[in-house]
Amino acid sequence: MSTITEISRNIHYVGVNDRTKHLFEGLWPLPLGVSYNSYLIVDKSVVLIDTVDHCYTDLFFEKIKNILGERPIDYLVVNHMEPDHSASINDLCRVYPDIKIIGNSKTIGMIEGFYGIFDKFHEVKDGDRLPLGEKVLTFYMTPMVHWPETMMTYCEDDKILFSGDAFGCFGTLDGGIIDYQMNTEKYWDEMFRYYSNIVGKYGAPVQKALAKLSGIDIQIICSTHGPIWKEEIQKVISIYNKLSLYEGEEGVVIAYGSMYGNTEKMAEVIARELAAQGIKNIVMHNVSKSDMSYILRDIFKYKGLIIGSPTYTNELFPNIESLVSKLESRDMKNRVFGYFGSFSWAGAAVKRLSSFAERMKWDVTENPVEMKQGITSEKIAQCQELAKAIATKLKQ
Ligand SMILES: Cc1cc2nc3c(=O)[nH]c(=O)nc-3n(C[C@H](O)[C@H](O)[C@H](O)COP(=O)(O)O)c2cc1C
Repeated sequence: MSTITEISRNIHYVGVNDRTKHLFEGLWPLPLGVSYNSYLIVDKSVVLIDTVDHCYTDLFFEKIKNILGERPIDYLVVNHMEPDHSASINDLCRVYPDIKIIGNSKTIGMIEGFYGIFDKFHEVKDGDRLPLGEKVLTFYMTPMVHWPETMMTYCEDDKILFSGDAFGCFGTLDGGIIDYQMNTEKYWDEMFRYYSNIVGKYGAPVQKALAKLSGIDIQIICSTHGPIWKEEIQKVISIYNKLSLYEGEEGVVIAYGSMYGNTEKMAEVIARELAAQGIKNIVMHNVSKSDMSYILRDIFKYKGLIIGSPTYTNELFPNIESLVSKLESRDMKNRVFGYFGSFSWAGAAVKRLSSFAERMKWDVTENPVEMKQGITSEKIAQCQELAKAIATKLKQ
């Protein structure tokens, strides 16, 4: 039996690394790749927790067989049905025809719909327990973190929470699997990005899940993406808590669109003045160059947000339009907000940003700047006033 994969007594890591895919969910860049984590518990009963992306099914089975040999798997726990974790279910049922699939009623409906499997189910409800021999699993329903069927599985004996996508991040596991085996530095920004891109809309369900888990003694978190958390558990839970409360650190994101540089000049003046006011974390994103994934990450990270847009066919600049719709769909909360824009003959961008600000119910500065054509000393002064107002609000 392999010990190199063992993360706790008789619990093995059987996940895989994806260094091939460019975009997660067809949308979010993967410069550091991503891991699909799966875990095998070998007790009197053998249990597999989640599967992996279909591109890696062969490698996945190889890893399982290295540990089990010809011994069959008795149960598959499906904590989350997103295909990067569930896509190997059909193959698993072919190789292990007597396997029972553990999920809640919503999971079961989805497995029927996605994979045409209509039997083999062992349905669980919140708090249900499954004895495996020595170890016992308990199932916690955590709906909408970030699909309706999402649940988590707790192994009391090892104090391990198998958390599904929660507490996950982008980035492959390059040698180390558990946090103390690696330098975790590269994963923190990827955790912000993962949360803001994928889970961001579901702050309230994440808070509910955190409250439900708060009474449980968790020593190890095994998520479906990224490192296994042991030493850094408190930091990881605190990041998820802050992000789901939409709490931002002191700092400002300036996200602007600019075709010919006029709106960008306004952004530069604002950034310079923010720095003069003592704001040290200033992140500027030209929305035509920065990928939306990183802009969202930084907006979730910092409390201050300033958006600038030229008027474009009587609308917002298209990439700014896309950004504001993503913020609305994530129901982004608690931001200190300022905005500015430009036009040449009939301005629309500032009006659109003004109604966006109203809809978001943020703390908005009352001095947006609207510029016709080129920058003037009057507009420079107004941009500086906007920056001062943001800095003042951030320091309150
Ligand atoms: C395709 C296109 C559409 C535009 N539509 C409008 C418009 O509807 N109303 C307007 O006043 N200006 C419009 N403009 C002018 C720009 O808003 C204006 O020149 C602005 O200063 C551009 O900012 P920039 O230099 O940061 O790109 C348009 C410009 C372009 C290139």
